[in-house]
Amino acid sequence: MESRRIAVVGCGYVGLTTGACLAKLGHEVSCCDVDGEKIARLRRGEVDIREPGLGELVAEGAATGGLRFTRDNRQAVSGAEVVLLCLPTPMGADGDADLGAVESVVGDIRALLARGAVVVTKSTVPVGTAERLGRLLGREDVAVVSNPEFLREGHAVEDFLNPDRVVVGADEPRAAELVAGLYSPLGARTVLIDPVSAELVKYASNGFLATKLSYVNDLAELCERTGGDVEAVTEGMKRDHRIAPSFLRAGPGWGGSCLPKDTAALLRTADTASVELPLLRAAVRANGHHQARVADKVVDRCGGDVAGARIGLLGLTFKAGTGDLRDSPALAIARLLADRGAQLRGYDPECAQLSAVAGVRCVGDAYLAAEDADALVLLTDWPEFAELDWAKVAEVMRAPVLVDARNQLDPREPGRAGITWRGTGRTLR
Ligand SMILES: NC(=O)C1=CN([C@@H]2O[C@H](COP(=O)(O)OP(=O)(O)OC[C@H]3O[C@@H](n4cnc5c(N)ncnc54)[C@H](O)[C@@H]3O)[C@@H](O)[C@H]2O)C=CC1
Ligand SMILES: O=C(O)[C@H]1O[C@H](OP(=O)(O)OP(=O)(O)OC[C@H]2O[C@@H](n3ccc(=O)[nH]c3=O)[C@H](O)[C@@H]2O)[C@H](O)[C@@H](O)[C@@H]1O
Repeated sequence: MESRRIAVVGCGYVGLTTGACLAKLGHEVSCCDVDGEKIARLRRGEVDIREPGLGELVAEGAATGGLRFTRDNRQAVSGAEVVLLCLPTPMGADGDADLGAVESVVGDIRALLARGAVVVTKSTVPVGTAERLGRLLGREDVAVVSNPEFLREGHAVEDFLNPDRVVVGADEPRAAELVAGLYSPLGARTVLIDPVSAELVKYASNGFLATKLSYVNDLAELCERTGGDVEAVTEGMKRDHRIAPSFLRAGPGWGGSCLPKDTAALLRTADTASVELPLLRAAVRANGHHQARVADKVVDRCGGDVAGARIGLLGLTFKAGTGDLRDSPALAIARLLADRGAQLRGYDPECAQLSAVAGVRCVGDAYLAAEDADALVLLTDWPEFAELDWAKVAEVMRAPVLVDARNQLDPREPGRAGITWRGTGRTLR
C-alpha cells in the first residue's frame, strides 16, 4: 500500500476514528477541528467519546508521529493528497441536511489545496453534493469523491477496520483508485460507483435499517394484541438468511444522531424529485407512534394519569454502548411523560456528570431512579440493568411497576420480587 498524506477535517465520531485508523494503516494523517479545546485534549491524548480502542489508536498515532492534531483547517489541508470531510450535516429546515459546515470549509480551503488533491465527502451528504462541491471548488485539477461511512457508534474502530464494504463514488478513475487504495490493507469488498449512487447508498442503507426496525416494532404491537411474543417471532424470522439476524430487536423506537436525520433528508430528496417513498414515510411515522406507545403504557400502568407521579427512567442515551444523547428515544419518551405532568428521575451510566436533561433529573444509580417511583421504565439496555437486585428495587419503589421497553430482562426476575413487568410485544405466559 502506498502511504498518503491525508487531512481529516472534523474530529467527531467519524473524523477521529477515520484519522486514527488511517494512521494505524500507515498513512500520514493531520486531523483538524474548529473546537480548540477538543484539539488541546487530543494533543494530550484525551479522547472524550466512548469508543473502545480509539484512545489506544490515538496514543499509538501520536507516538509514531503518523497522527497529528491542529486547530487550523488550512494548515492541515496544505500539502495533503487527500482531504476527508468528516463534518456535521445536521437536520436543517424542513428535514434537509444542513451543508453549512461542509460548504464553509470547502470555501476556505479551495485555494490552499495541493495540485491534483482529492476532496472526499465522508460526512453523510445528499445527492448532488459532490457535484455541488466541485463547482464551489472551481478547480479543474481537484476531484470530489463520495466515500460514505457506515460505522456504528460504540463500535466505531471495529467497524472501520472490518467494514462490510467500502463505497467509493467517483467520476474519475484516478481519484477512485486513490481513495479505494487508502483502505486496501483492510481487504474489504470495494464498491466503485458514480458519486450520485454512492451518496444514495448511504441514505438508502440507513433508510432500510429504519424501515426494518419500524416493521419489527409494528409486529411487536401486533403481538401484544394477539398474544404472541415478538422475541419468539423474530427468533423464527432471523433464521432465514434472506432476512438476516441483526436489526430485529423490538424496542422504544429508533433514534440517534443519524437514522432520524438521514430518513428526514432522504424524504426531502424524494420530495424534490417528486417521488413518494411511501414505505419510508410510514416507517418514520410509525417510529413516533412506537415512542408514544411506551409513554402510554406507563400512563396506563399508573391508572391513566401521571400528573404528579414519580417515574424512574433506566437509560437515557439512544442505545447502550454510547454516551450520545442526540435524538435519543429515551429523551423523546421522557418529554412525552413530562408533558403529562410526570416528575422524572433518570439514571444512565454515561450521564453521571449531568444534573438534568430534557426535564429529567439525573441521579447516580438505578436504585435512586427507582426511589419512591410509581413506575420504572427501562429505555436503554445497559448490561448493568440485567444485574439489578430486583428485591431492592421493589423495596424502594412506591408502586412496583416496570415497563421494559427493550425486552432486556427475563420477566421472571422482577416478577419474583413482586414487580409487575410489561415489555414490548411480549405476552407473559
Ligand atoms: N456518528 C456516526 O456514527 C456516524 C456519522 N456519520 C456522518 O458523519 C458526519 C459527522 O458525524 P459525527 O462524526 O457523528 O459528528 P460529530 O458532531 O461527532 O463531529 C463533527 C466534528 O466536526 C467539527 N467541526 C464542525 N465545524 C467544523 C469546521 N468548520 N471545521 C472543522 N471542524 C468542524 C466539530 O467540532 C466536531 O468535532 C455526519 O454527516 C454524520 O451523518 C456517518 C456514519 C456514522
Ligand atoms: O449513519 C450513521 O451514523 C450510522 O447510523 C447507524 O448507527 P448508530 O446511529 O450508531 O446506531 P444503531 O446501532 O444503528 O442504532 C440506531 C437505533 O436503532 C435502535 N435499534 C437498533 C437495532 C435493533 O435491533 N433494535 C433497535 O431498536 C438503537 O437502539 C438505536 O436507537 C447505522 O447502524 C450505521 O451503519 C451508520 O453508519
